[in-house]
Amino acid sequence: MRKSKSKSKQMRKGRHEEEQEEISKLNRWIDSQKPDSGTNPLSLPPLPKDAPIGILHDDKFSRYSGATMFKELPLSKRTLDGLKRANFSKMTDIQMASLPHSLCGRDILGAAKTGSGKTLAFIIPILEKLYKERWGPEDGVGSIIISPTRELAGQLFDVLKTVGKLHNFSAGLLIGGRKEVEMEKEHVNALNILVCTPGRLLQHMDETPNFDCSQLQVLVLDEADRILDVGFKKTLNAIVAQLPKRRQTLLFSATQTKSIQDLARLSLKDPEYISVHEDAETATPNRLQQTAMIVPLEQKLDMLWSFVKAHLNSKILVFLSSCKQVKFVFEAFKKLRPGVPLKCLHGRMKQEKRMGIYSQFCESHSVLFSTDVASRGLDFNKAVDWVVQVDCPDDVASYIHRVGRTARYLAGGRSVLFLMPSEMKMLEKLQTAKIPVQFIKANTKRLQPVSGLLSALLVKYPDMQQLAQRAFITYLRSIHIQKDKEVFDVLKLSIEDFSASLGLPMTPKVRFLNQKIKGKKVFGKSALLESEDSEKENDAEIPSEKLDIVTFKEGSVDRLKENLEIGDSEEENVEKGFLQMKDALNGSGPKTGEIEDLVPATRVLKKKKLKINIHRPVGSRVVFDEEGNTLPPLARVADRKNVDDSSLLDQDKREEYYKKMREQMKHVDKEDKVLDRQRRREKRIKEKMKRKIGSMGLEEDGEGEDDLSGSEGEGRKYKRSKIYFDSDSDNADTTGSKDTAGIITDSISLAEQEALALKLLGSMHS
Ligand SMILES: Nc1ncnc2c1ncn2[C@@H]1O[C@H](COP(=O)(O)OP(=O)(O)OP(=O)(O)O)[C@@H](O)[C@H]1O
Repeated sequence: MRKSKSKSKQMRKGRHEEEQEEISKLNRWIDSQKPDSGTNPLSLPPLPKDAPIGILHDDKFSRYSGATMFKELPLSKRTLDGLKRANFSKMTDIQMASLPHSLCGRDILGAAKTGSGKTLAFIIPILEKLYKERWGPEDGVGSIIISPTRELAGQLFDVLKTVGKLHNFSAGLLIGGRKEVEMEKEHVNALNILVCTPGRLLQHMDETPNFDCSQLQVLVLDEADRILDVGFKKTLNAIVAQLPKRRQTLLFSATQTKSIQDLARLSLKDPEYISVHEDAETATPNRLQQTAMIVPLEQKLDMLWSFVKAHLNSKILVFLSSCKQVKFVFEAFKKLRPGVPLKCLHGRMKQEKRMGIYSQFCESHSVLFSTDVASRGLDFNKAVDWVVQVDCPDDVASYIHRVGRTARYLAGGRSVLFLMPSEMKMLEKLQTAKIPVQFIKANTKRLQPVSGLLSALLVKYPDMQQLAQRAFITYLRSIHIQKDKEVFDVLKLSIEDFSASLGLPMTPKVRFLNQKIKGKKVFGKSALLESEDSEKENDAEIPSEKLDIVTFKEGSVDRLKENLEIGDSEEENVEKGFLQMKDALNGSGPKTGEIEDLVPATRVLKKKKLKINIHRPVGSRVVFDEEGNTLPPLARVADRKNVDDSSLLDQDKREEYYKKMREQMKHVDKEDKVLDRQRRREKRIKEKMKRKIGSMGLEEDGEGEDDLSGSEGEGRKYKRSKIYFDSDSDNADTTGSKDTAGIITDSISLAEQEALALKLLGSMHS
């Protein structure tokens, strides 16, 4: 027993010495062959094919700048074996260009096309740095990787686990909200590498006792431009303020920030600017075939439906502008059964479901409807065949990231962008940004219209009406708040047709547009309904999350903790920041000076929900069901026993039916108005009456309680009158004598009041 103990102690000692020797060799290799600062390793000739690698002679080492294979780099055996196991042997351009610099500890500002392997370009330097520093559990947080979205953080964590499998570090995926964060707090101090979203990281910095990043060695911002932009500004500033200045910082993105201010915020030290595709002919992957076509707003769903039907064997990622759009299109298409599995992904889904959808979409061929939550960084395992942008991206960068979900690494891919006639300026912008988009004419002959089917669906499934209405409103809002007015102009949209294309029988009223177009008849004849969607995209429920912590042990991955439920709603808050920012820039929201305050940061600000009954069009009666819920007009119709659904599928009958319904609504509306007018008139009369009574010195009950205590106002001729009722008989005691409480009352009788009122009424009408 004692023998085996001392044997294993000896083995450990031997291993320790071997590692120490390896580290010393790596350090000497790195130092002796350091590329000059500002040089581009890609411009150097590759090493000759069978040239010796590593130590040559007399402590001379092989050149690693200009290396094309991972094994030619000064990397530890553990990292090299991890790469080999994952089948990574040849480097991509961004890896060749950045690793020689990052391995010698320099700060990096790296840009390369989507799908070009930026992840390994920052994971490898982290592993190497901590290994060479002999980082252990007691050393705490050595590296932090920040990602803008949870899915991307999860993906980066997976790559870290794979490549770092043979190292001894512990790592944690920290994403999500407050739920069960306590469990996370118990483990977070023992982690060496954190992969996190900004909000969650800051939450730990604020709340976790003894959370310490003072020894941080490497900070990585993936999708750096996104993390540095206004949506994360406060959060990131608060994070950076708690990090040591002496550290290595690596920033990567396909659309890199060039803002000096941004870089100053991160206190980069003489960073290496590595933009491997800057001189490339195109800003997007070469194997990506990109097309754009004109699709009027009201034809978008017809076109999307036709597209899906024509590509039933493809894996398709569809981008829409809001969660509501995604929900509606997904639900509607699902009910119409196109013949291919459909999925949806957006920031308001529960995190577990989100992760599930993400993994399912990795595995199978299907159509995924998504917001921009899936636009950055995600590398779906089985390649995406098509990226379809139904709604125009916010800007060129957003376009690049969206289409970048296909044609990754060596794979090919295709994309199509639907542009409305008013958005043609976007095409120009893309072309100026070296994005080779081919403009094609839509083949309308093969268009399969779905709006008729959608109308029928809305009748058959009452819940769909709300979805459609919300999709309608949020889409218009998304256009309204866009910053780039050259591309996005809500006033150019024919919203009545849009509404009809969603299957809505009437065009909902949009208050923010109403204000905008005062006096300008842009939307045709329809009186718009008062149903502005109060439930914004970002009012997310707090989704639950999983905490993944992993310890890298020699030859094994030991999960410390799995499936702990925690939660966050960070992306929604970031989106919220963007929305508010856009509002501010448009002058429709807070002013520039207030922008700072709008940016969500440490705290998740719960948005106040407006209580607007979106089911209730103006002039219609609100009808309640048995549980007290209001029923939208179509739901009431659908509930009626005598409505034959099948008859509604017939186009003519349906139209006739809608016509009848509209007339009915108009009629009810008229009645409502008459009633309302009557009520107002009565109110006016009553008020006049009160005034007359007042001017005669008689006051109504309930006013000026103090008068009874004797504090009479100056010039007041009469004491306040009060009418007392006998609780038994309900008769007014109008005797003017002492009541039971001994108060003298100067009262007039009801009969007198009525007579007076009649007199006044008579005088008003004469
Ligand atoms: N050296 C390599 N050899 C083979 N495959 C690689 C190599 N490096 C990366 N890959 C693969 O290329 C794909 C894209 O890599 P990665 O996700 O790192 O791209 P990215 O540049 O970060 O993209 P994005 O800008 O969209 O975030 C991944 O599937 C990854 O496994």
